[in-house]
Amino acid sequence: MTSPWAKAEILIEALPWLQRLRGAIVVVKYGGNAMVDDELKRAFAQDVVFLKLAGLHPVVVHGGGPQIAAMLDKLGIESEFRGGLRVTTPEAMDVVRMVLVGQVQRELVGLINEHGPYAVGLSGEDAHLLTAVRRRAVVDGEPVDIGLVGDIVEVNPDAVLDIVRAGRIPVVSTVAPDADGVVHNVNADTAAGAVAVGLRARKLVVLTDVEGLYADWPDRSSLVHRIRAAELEELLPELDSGMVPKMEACLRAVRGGVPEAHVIDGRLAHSLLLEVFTSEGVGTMVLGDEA
Ligand SMILES: Nc1ncnc2c1ncn2[C@@H]1O[C@H](COP(=O)(O)OP(=O)(O)O)[C@@H](O)[C@H]1O
Ligand SMILES: CC(=O)N[C@@H](CCC(=O)OP(=O)(O)O)C(=O)O
Repeated sequence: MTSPWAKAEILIEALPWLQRLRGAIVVVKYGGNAMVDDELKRAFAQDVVFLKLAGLHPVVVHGGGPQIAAMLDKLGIESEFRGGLRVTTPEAMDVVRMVLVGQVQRELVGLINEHGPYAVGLSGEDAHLLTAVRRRAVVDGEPVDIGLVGDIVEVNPDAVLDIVRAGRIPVVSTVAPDADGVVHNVNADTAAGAVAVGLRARKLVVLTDVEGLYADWPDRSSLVHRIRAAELEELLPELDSGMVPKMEACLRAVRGGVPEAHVIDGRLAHSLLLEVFTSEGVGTMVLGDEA
């Protein structure tokens, strides 16, 4: 058993990080594949509340790919991925919105609020938070129409900042209207990168179901601990689809002024706390070129 003195050492290790990150906005992307079981989801909610009470300002951007797939399957609606993005018909879009905003977001809000009146859910549709533009997937070098899939062209951070200033924790679902008000399905990594830039976040932390970025996937000895934007840009064309939106989001964040972006293993309880409050860090850290 850990002695009380060893516990004190663990707390003291957090001291410089508490000092440095006090008041900082940290955008945390919680991927659907990291929401494996109730215990992990509870640990995630505890971590987010811990960050808030430690004086940081966490902003959660959530995914829900597997949850959307399960609902589409239940309803007998076919869905396929092209270039890492879900082909989204108007019928599928209704399901994406229902699952992300009405199911996954509500569950996360509920879990966080078990600790107090902290979480407030919102989607890209609320108070002009996100504006999307229709995007195409690139398959074998050719642009392909994949329906109502968007990329973020504008972030209006006011609503999120109002919630943060009120001492609460925004939980953002990544559906977003275009300039004509047509709602689009936005990959949650892509949205998290854009939100981190729009909020001038101090950090973007992406929780997923692997330890981090592997330079030579799936060789487990090739885990990348630290990488600069320029090196990542070179590696990007060689990556497999799951990692592509994540690493593009990290790149967008650091190139957009976010000092650091991390990809960490959301299957390990409290990996978020370890990333933020320990000196070793966990997973992969992406830094800007001049850092
Ligand atoms: N180079 C790589 N390093 C790590 N994971 C990779 C790599 N290339 C592809 N992957 C895959 O990407 C997956 C994570 O992406 P994804 O399944 O979309 O997760 P999430 O739901 O968290 O967004 C990993 O489980 C892994 O199978
Ligand atoms: C366009 C597109 O692919 N959108 C994603 C949105 C959810 C998401 O990104 O969830 P994860 O983070 O769990 O993968 C989808 O429909 O699955």
